[in-house]
Amino acid sequence: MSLVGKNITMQHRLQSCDIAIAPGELVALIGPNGCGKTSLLRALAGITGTYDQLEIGGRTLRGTGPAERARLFSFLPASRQVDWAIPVRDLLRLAPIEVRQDRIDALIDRLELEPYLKRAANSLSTGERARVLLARALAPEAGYLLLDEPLANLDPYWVLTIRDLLAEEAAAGRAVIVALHDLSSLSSFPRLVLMREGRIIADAPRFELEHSDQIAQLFDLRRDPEGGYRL
Ligand SMILES: Nc1ncnc2c1ncn2[C@@H]1O[C@H](COP(=O)(O)OP(=O)(O)OP(=O)(O)O)[C@@H](O)[C@H]1O
Repeated sequence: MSLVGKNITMQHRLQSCDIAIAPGELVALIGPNGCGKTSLLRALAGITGTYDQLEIGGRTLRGTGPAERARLFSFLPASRQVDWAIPVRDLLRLAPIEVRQDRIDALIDRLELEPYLKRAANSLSTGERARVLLARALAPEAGYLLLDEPLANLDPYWVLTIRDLLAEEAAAGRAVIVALHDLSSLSSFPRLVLMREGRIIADAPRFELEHSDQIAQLFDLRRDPEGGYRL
């Protein structure tokens, strides 16, 4: 069932955004700094704003409790900060609902986290912490994954690995929506949502947008004859 956000408005941040995301979709949210990507992800996760503007399968999310919310949504913040010296092993289990141990083990294996399990999360490098925090966000197997820049701070091996992992999460039936800056990763995302100044200005399959000038114009860039972008 689709997660539907209707007329999502947030003062000075979002203006009347309508969006529906179905299970199995892999969506990239793109746009210049400050255009509202984080605000939209947070609104869709019900973190800011109100559940009145969200529906799943036609049912309003008004009145949902913390456990139900945790089963529905997982939000990965763009910040990689961890403020306390919690061991990685404990951080991975930290969730408002019970998390299956085999799921955690599979993520530890896939994201090669074994060497860090006894380390304090705040002692890891930024990229190491990014992998741990992504594993933590995926562990509860929420239906809708709202991930703010999950490919930031990673070396090329991990960018490609996590692009594959997100595709697998979508193939498993989860809806994955990702705020993204690196246009070279767009090919992993069948659907693109373009934002400017708090509004959704395009929402279409990637193949429709990538051959137009819309993405270049969004960032005040020009398309390169070789397929990239330039100033
Ligand atoms: N707590 C807040 N109070 C007031 N304005 C805010 C607040 N948080 C964000 N904003 C503003 O809302 C707008 C959208 O911010 P948001 O973080 O959603 O953008 P973004 O597209 O995720 O940006 P970036 O690419 O830089 O991460 C920005 O102009 C920002 O300054």
